[in-house]
Amino acid sequence: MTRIGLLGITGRMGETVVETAADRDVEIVVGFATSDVESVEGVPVVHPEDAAEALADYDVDVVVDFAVPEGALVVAEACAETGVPIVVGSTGFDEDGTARLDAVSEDVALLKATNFSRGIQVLQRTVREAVAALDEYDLELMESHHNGKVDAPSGTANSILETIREERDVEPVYGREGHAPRSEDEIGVFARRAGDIRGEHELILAGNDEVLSLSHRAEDRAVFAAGALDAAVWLSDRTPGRYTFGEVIDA
Ligand SMILES: NC(=O)C1=CN([C@@H]2O[C@H](COP(=O)(O)OP(=O)(O)OC[C@H]3O[C@@H](n4cnc5c(N)ncnc54)[C@H](OP(=O)(O)O)[C@@H]3O)[C@@H](O)[C@H]2O)C=CC1
Ligand SMILES: O=C(O)C1=N[C@H](C(=O)O)C[C@H](O)C1
Repeated sequence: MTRIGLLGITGRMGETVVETAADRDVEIVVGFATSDVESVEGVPVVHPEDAAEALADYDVDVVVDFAVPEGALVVAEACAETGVPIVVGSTGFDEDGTARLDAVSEDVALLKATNFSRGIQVLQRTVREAVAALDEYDLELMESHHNGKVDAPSGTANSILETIREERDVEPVYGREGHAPRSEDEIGVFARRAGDIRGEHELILAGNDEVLSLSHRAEDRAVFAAGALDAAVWLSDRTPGRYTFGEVIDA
């Protein structure tokens, strides 16, 4: 039974991780959040600033994070201090945050993924192949999420963009507007926020009188929770370093 500390336990993903954990060989032994809540579904909740002490007190094997970069960094640094691996699911890290996560991974195993669905991993591989093969086609990237999402574009859209830019020298144009012709080397990137859309991503490649559309739609947050818990179990006995969700799937 893997003992898990859950950062963001009071949030949308936190709630789903607690539900998903109930059917698995894992136990959520402590949660972290800043709001004044004593427990969630019987799991004690601790402020992130007290994480180092709580990780030891509750004998945590691995932390799972779905929160905000600021909180993830505080808890990741507590993990580094106490030798506890961490799965990072929060999105929206800036350069400084990314460097701080790199530093954490010198002390403990760290696995960060912007999307814990298996389908997105396959989409990423397909995107790489399509962009390389159709090297003169126009590219446009779209994502849609629920109205509570605070970062845009989504972490997944940024990861897809990174994959594309490893294959082709394109310049992102975010939420295009105004009066100017499209340049050959631009990629439009669009974010929509509405209702409770769980997460949709689409890349179109257009040219030569055809349009190839590569898309993914998450239908339930449980897909992300299940992937993150699989990653947590896999990571719990790894040595310090940076790991990817692709390694979990391929294992
Ligand atoms: N990688 C993936 O597969 C996925 C990633 N995500 C990402 O997970 C994150 C959370 O998403 P979601 O659950 O919808 O968001 P919510 O807004 O519903 O939840 C955010 C959580 O973070 C906590 N939080 C807020 N501020 C802080 C802080 N300063 N320190 C510690 N905790 C804090 C909140 O609790 P409180 O206010 O009590 O502190 C709450 O528990 C987002 O970055 C999202 O993009 C989401 C789905 C899948
Ligand atoms: O906030 C969300 O909900 C999601 N966030 C992740 C992202 O930013 O890509 C993953 C998923 O799309 C859901």
